[in-house]
Amino acid sequence: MTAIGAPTELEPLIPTDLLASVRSPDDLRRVPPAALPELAAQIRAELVRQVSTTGGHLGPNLGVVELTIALHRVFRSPHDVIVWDTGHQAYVHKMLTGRLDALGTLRSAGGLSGYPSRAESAHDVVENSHASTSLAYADGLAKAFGLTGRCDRRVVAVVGDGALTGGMCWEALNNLGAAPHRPVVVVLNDNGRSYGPTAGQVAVHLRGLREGTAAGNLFEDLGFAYVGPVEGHDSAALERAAAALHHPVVVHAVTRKGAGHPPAEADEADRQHTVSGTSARSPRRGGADWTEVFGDELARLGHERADIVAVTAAMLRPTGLLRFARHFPDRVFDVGIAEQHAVASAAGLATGGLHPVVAIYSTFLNRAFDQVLMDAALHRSAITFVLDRAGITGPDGPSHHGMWDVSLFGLVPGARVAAPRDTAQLRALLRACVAYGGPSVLRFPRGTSSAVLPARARWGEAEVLAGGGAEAEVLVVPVGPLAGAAVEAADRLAGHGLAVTIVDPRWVHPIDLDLVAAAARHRLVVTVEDNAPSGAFGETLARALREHCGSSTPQLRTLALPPGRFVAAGTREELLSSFGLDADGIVRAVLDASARR
Ligand SMILES: Cc1ncc(C[n+]2csc(CCOP(=O)(O)OP(=O)(O)O)c2C)c(N)n1
Ligand SMILES: CC(=O)[C@@H](O)[C@H](O)COP(=O)(O)O
Ligand SMILES: [Mg+2]
Repeated sequence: MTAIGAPTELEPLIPTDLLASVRSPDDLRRVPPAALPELAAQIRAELVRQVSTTGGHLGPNLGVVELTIALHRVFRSPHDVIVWDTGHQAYVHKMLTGRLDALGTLRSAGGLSGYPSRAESAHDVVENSHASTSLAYADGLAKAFGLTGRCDRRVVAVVGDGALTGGMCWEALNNLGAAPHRPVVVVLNDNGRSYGPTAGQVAVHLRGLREGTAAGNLFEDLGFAYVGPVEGHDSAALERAAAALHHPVVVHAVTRKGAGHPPAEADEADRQHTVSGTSARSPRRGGADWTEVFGDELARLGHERADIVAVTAAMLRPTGLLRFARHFPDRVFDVGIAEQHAVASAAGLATGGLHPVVAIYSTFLNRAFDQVLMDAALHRSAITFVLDRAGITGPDGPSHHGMWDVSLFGLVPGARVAAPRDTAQLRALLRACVAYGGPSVLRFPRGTSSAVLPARARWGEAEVLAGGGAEAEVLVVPVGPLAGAAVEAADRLAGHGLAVTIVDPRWVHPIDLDLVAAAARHRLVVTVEDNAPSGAFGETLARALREHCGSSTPQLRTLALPPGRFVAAGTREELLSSFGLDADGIVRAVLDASARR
């Protein structure tokens, strides 16, 4: 008679540190099936423990624990290739491929990336955190393996229901379904949510498939075998579903974002899509949150102008549109993760007589540049693009820094680009943008603003923040919120006997000719901007000074993000400082240039 609770000879002894013993997919495959639920529980506990400190995508990763276990038990990564769409849900993948001990360094400078990273592991393929690209990679990989005699290597793409609202997915499905001889496995991780509930008719179709009420099956119509809906938290069921199928297949896994962690499951807003860690590597300064102030001012504008509508690409709350949506539910459009559609449909809204405000993180608008150029600017559409997360964002790393928008929009004929230095300017410049009869851009960074920086004079559209007297030989021109560091630098340079004027251009494109004329009167001009240098403000001013002054241009230093490279993860503050885009860096640049006179 065995005591209640004691393990019987049939029940394997499950070590309390089972997770610690899984250092590779081979180790994982040695775990007895009966122990998998315990392993999943230990993974969840470690995710909550670590990510609550580091910050990151807790909800998405809690939702793919069993799915990731099943994939790494059925497929032989890295011989078989598993591509994670967006990659924000790859922490479990990292834990099971030898990086468990490094999880505490997640999203920090020199630590584990918050997305797959080829430098970290051969198991990682796509580092880009921009959604909806995984199926295209899978198509390319399958073609490459087919042409190079490596058809034994399976290709698996894990794509979320949100990412599936991105047009690139359907471009890829069009190609994958046409190649029955290339058996790509598409694992649809369907939790019904992007941040909030996934928008659009694709989500309705998926619900129909989940509930057995769909009139047809889009995937089968496109040439795929369809396996599902599969219980996405049942490892055994998932393993059976993903077993080798020699045909392109869509495995429809139904999961729950935040599964197993009550605070995440109860989070109606976004199931703890992203949690800020207690380590708070980015200390919140005083000042107001950029995104909140934008949302407040837009709601005010919405009351004043009935023609103003808002467009989001599946990020209503993160881009600050929630307040506007609550006041004007019929005037806000969530188009799904579909930035190109967002811009082209905004051009339609403008053509129809409305003024769309398209709120998109700077880095995500990159993919809609053609629509900005040819659908918005070519028609001089009055559209305002509000680019949150402009410049260095921080922990999300290379594919999230919004470090090219000034360069890109500087190419767009008729576009005006504004960079507010503080939240008072954010309100004023938003109003100026929506009053402009063409494409306008308002860019600001992630996080909180400094205190309001008052102006003491104006030079055209530009505002003088410090100095401004005829005695000043040095002019520093900071773009946007870098004005705070410039004002601090001016104070310190006075201690070196240097009279410095600080002027905020406010509009980055087109450049203000009054500012150019004023700059020409200085011995040394230093520009400071949170963007890549090519085609940005510094280069624009240099060209304007040459045209204005001929050969007698002032000495010019253009401080910007490093040219020709991506920027790794870190905190915004430490990264800006590392590139000399803080008060210390400005002081160094002015003193160095002055010493070289
Ligand atoms: C092009 C692009 N736009 C927006 C985002 C921001 N974003 C990150 S994850 C996410 C939601 C993804 O939803 P889904 O694919 O269903 O994955 P889940 O989080 O539900 O696992 C969004 C909109 C992005 N990464 N890429
Ligand atoms: C994965 C993704 O693209 C976003 O969730 C990203 O993490 C943005 O995070 P923040 O909103 O914290 O800048
Ligand atoms: Mg989802």
